Amino acid sequence: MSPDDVLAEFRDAGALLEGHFVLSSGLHSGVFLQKMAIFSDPVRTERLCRALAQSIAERFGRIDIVVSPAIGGIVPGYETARHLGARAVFVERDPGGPFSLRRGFSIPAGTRAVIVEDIVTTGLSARECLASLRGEAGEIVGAACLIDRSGGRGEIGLPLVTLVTLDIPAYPADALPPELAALPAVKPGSRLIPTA
Ligand SMILES: O=P(O)(O)OC[C@H]1O[C@H](OP(=O)(O)OP(=O)(O)O)[C@H](O)[C@@H]1O
Ligand SMILES: O=C(O)c1cc(=O)[nH]c(=O)[nH]1
Ligand SMILES: [Mg+2]
Repeated sequence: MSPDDVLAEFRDAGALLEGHFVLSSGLHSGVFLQKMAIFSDPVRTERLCRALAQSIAERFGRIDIVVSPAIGGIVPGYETARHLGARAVFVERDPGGPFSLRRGFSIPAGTRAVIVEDIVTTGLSARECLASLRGEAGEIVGAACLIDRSGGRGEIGLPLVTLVTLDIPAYPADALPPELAALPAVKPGSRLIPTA
């Protein structure tokens, strides 16, 4: 699947939104990739995650477990795991707190795991996911996402494979361009961001 094919899936699903968005990192952007417009369509999700699984297998070899940060990572993590012949687990937060593996999930000794994210903007959520797995005995060999919107600058602490790299501007709250500041801001994701 080419980068253009991937972007066409997002465009055709109505997942490319314009407005004023507060992102998980606290940065603001005029563009939001509404991944749930993809994940609510099993056929589109299957196409994208099949391609992601292929890239993961080519780059990292055998994968036993896919681990994803909730909520956005759960559906693509499961579908990508299905194509890899792997198990799918996820980390989740107490409201406002750090990620942790619960529900009896683990990364046992001798297993090879990959983190699967939906979108990478700064890499913060994938880094937090990795940090939450520090006590697990298995090996976290890499990370993957459908779209890396960081221009390749997202830092995860693992090699990252992606179907598409975009460089979409994002701004600190005190450095908004006037056309963005003029629009009301919405915060679509599940991370609680404290407001001043
Ligand atoms: O690379 P980052 O700067 O961390 O941004 C990307 C993250 O933001 C979104 O999650 P969000 O915390 O908004 O919640 P969600 O998964 O529930 O959508 C998305 O699912 C990624 O996890
Ligand atoms: O950085 C984010 O929070 C983010 C960006 C984006 O385009 N889509 C998304 O779901 N989250
Ligand atoms: Mg997320």
